[in-house]
Amino acid sequence: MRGMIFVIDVGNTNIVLGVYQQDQLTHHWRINTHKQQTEDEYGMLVKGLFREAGLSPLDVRGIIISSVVPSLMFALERMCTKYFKQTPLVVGPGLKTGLAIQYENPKEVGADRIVNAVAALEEYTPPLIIIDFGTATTFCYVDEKGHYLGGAIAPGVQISTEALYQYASKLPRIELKFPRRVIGRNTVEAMQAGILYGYVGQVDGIIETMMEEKSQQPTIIATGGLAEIIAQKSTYIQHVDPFLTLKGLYLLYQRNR
Ligand SMILES: Nc1ncnc2c1ncn2[C@@H]1O[C@H](COP(=O)(O)OP(=O)(O)OP(=O)(O)O)[C@@H](O)[C@H]1O
Ligand SMILES: CC(C)(CO)[C@@H](O)C(=O)NCCC(=O)O
Ligand SMILES: [K+]
Repeated sequence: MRGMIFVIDVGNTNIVLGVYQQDQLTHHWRINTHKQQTEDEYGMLVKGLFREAGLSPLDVRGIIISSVVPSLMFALERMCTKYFKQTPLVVGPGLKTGLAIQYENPKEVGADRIVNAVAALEEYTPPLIIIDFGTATTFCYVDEKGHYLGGAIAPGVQISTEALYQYASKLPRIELKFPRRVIGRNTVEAMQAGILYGYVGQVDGIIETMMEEKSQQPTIIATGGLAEIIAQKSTYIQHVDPFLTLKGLYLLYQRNR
């Protein structure tokens, strides 16, 4: 059945791919972002994922891509035309998002942040704060009128952890989970406490400061790898949606096809 919509979210660490059939996300995959990879390398990889899932690339009716890695756009667009016989929609100038972006320069906002806001607005009543725990942790504020105001960009949990390990000889690589206590009694516990409780404090602190600045009580939605873990201890995160970005891409596809 030639009815599949293929959605692709290109991040700095991972590319997340999804297939929608009859408005349902039926398949999703995560592959590493390799900034030098070619259209044929991505083509083989993606064809392999489709084959393994029993899907045919030629059953794809439409493709939409959001990317925050400009150097990969050429290879991915070529992959779509060569292996899927489709010209993809690309989130960016020219694509209708229905979102009023109040950044000084709207073109500067990461496509992933816009897509997240589109998805969140479909499900929740603004004002909203959307937090995405990816390579960077982004905080986006959508006001009561549904306008995208902007937000904050902080180093991601993985980047912070990596930096600690890289810069301090005696600090090991650790598993990112909450330790039994915040007063760690060994190096691993101490690092887990510093990173994860530190992160919860940062997240809640930024949310609080945004609420003060706007004098509003927004709904707080989180997505991305560590959303679930951080949300458990956060005072303010109310909803976790691991597929927010893919949902937003699918909505944008429907609005622009
Ligand atoms: N249960 C977990 N425990 C620890 N870390 C996790 C867990 N689940 C996900 N992660 C981390 O989150 C990351 C995935 O998060 P996400 O997909 O939001 O960001 P990313 O793909 O790394 O970033 P980007 O979207 O910028 O490429 C993984 O690389 C992993 O390090
Ligand atoms: C912040 C990241 C890296 C998060 O993926 C991405 O959204 C991005 O590159 N944004 C561009 C800068 C901005 O959004 O203001
Ligand atoms: K992501």
